[in-house]
Amino acid sequence: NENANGIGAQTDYQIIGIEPGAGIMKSAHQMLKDYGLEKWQLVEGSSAAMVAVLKKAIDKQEPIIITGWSPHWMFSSFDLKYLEDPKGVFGKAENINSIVRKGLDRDAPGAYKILDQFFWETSDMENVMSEVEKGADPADAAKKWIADNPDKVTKWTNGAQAGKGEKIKLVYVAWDTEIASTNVIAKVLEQNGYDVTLSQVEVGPMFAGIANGSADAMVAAWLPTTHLEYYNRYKKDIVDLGPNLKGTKLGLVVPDYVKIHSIEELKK
Ligand SMILES: C[SH](C)CC(=O)O
Repeated sequence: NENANGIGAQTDYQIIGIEPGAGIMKSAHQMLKDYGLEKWQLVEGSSAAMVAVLKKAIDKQEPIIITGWSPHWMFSSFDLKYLEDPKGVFGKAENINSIVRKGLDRDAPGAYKILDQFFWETSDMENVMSEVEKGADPADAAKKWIADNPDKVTKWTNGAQAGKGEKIKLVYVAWDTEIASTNVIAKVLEQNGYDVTLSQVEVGPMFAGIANGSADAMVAAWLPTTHLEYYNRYKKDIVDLGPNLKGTKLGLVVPDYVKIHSIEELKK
């Protein structure tokens, strides 16, 4: 039976997602089950591909449903809204935590302290994300933000002994949020005497790399809900430094012109 509101036929019963390992995709698969959406299909792809498809749909004012999260520059570029999630499948407001390998405090105490003190607001992250969206190289956008926010950066480096060229390997997933945060903290570590490399990986290898010590740190753990499975798998082998950002949100997102308001309406 067709949706009374027609959204299923208008979107071929497809929800546009990102890479399969992402926590939001696990939550979205659970959402299809919990809301009884057998006719709907979750399309796997990548964060960049999802945004490209969103832009095309909006240009043509066509209905589209994506897996979305905040902070994200797309909310300032497009008129978007989250669908209500009365069953709470996507969890409540979350944090993004910084996680480091065991022994980093011994091997690079200054870097450990900077990573431990790293904390910023969603507006700071969105500032860097929108520079990158406008075409800035992420490392340049990071350098500009650091130069514009010396007071915030001083809070991170306060009391940290300078590095002596020790190598620090940061791992991250190519979500716009983590491209921004990882480039900012990399630049701050570099400016404080460390030789930093950034390695873009998928979610599983990001946690595994910290746990097996092949990577030193990441600032990309969405907790307590989205990355819980990965966190529980590796928690005895990693050091959780707590949030570097508070107040994230995840769920199904549609352009304002799509006249549905809740995930429950996908069933009707
Ligand atoms: C896509 S969110 C930034 C994180 C996740 O879903 O794993």
